[in-house]
Amino acid sequence: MAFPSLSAGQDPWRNLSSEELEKQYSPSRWVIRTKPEEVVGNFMQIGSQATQKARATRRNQLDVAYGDGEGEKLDIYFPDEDSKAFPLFLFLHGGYWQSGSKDDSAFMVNPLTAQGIVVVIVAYDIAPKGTLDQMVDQVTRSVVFLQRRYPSNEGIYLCGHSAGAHLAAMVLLARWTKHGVTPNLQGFLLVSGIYDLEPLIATSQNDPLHMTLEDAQRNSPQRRLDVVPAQPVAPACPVLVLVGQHDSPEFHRQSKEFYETLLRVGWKASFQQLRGVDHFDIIENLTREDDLLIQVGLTPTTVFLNGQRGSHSHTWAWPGRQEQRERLAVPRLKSQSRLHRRTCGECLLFIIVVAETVSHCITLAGLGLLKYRSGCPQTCSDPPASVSWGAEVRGVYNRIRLVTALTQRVP
Ligand SMILES: N[C@@H](CC(=O)c1ccccc1NC=O)C(=O)O
Repeated sequence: MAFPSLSAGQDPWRNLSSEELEKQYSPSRWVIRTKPEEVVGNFMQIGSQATQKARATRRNQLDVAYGDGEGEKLDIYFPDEDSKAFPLFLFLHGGYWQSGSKDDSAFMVNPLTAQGIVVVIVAYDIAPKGTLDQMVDQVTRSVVFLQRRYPSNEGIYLCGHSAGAHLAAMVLLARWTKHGVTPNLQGFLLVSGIYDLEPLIATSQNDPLHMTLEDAQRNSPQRRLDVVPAQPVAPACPVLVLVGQHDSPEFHRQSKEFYETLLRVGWKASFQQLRGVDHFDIIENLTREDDLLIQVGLTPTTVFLNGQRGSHSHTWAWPGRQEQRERLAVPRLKSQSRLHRRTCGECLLFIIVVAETVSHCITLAGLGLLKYRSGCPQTCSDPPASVSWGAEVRGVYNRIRLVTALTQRVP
């Protein structure tokens, strides 16, 4: 399975014809599993059904105002258990800053609330009502609002899709002192995003946005991070940059270059191209709650921390198909959580795993982030004195059926 090839050179998009540029920035035209003209409608329908289900089955607070503007509202969905300390997962929907709403974007609410995570779906004023600057300001204020509302949260994990990934990436540049509070940001999950807006100026996507060159540059995290590197909120706050195999080559290039820039300016970034998914089912799959991650035959698997094969690697055999979620959080994690509780008594183990579809016993399986709540005493002996660390889960699998993201808390 080949990924779209990336052109070399700086700003390769400048060499594209206007038709090709239009195509590169029309994600539905790269979908292979269904007709391009049906894909966006299906996506909205899946999102809307997931939202109806979430509202019917999960404790929630809808249309909570995070600002004075009419569009500055968010929906909060809670796990069953009542607690003041929980991780918060914020989702910023996509739609090229001109379509989509919180009312059809609660894809991941049921699976994540079932894991003890509070999920927040944020609305912002899409074009033509809102400008890019306003949208960036709104989503930044939504994070500030949530930090103030839930000061004892166990981490804010900001996830955005497509245009929403762009907005989430702009939050990396926020000057928190201006807002009087530094949110407890513990992770960014940027899915199929756009980080340099300049190529969009000449496409039809810009019709409702009326973005000028200055607007595009001011709102391009790719460019801004290079010029004024933001201070990472927490030195170890990880940023996952994900793109689907069937995203266009321009989307692949944008993700990869943004990931490289993040690393260059000091963020702890990871980059994954997810096999077998496109711009839309990369998010649609987040609705699945049973059979959450995988169905596997067997195999040896290795976890290695901080991307370093070797020093902290552990191997185990995958079990059969039963209890895959239980076992996914794997012997490795269980022994970590035991170890950790023994050493500090109050840590929270938090994992995000993204697995990839493979066939026939080959290849990379996924990537995980393991995080301990900040404030954890530095006494933990493994991983070495550190409050936060990342791990990659690699392996050889007979079969993995499902691509999704899982956020799991191990008590
Ligand atoms: N007209 C676009 C629609 C689109 O890009 C889109 C639709 C729903 C959610 C996210 C999208 N992309 C970026 O924000 C397309 O060609 O696919």
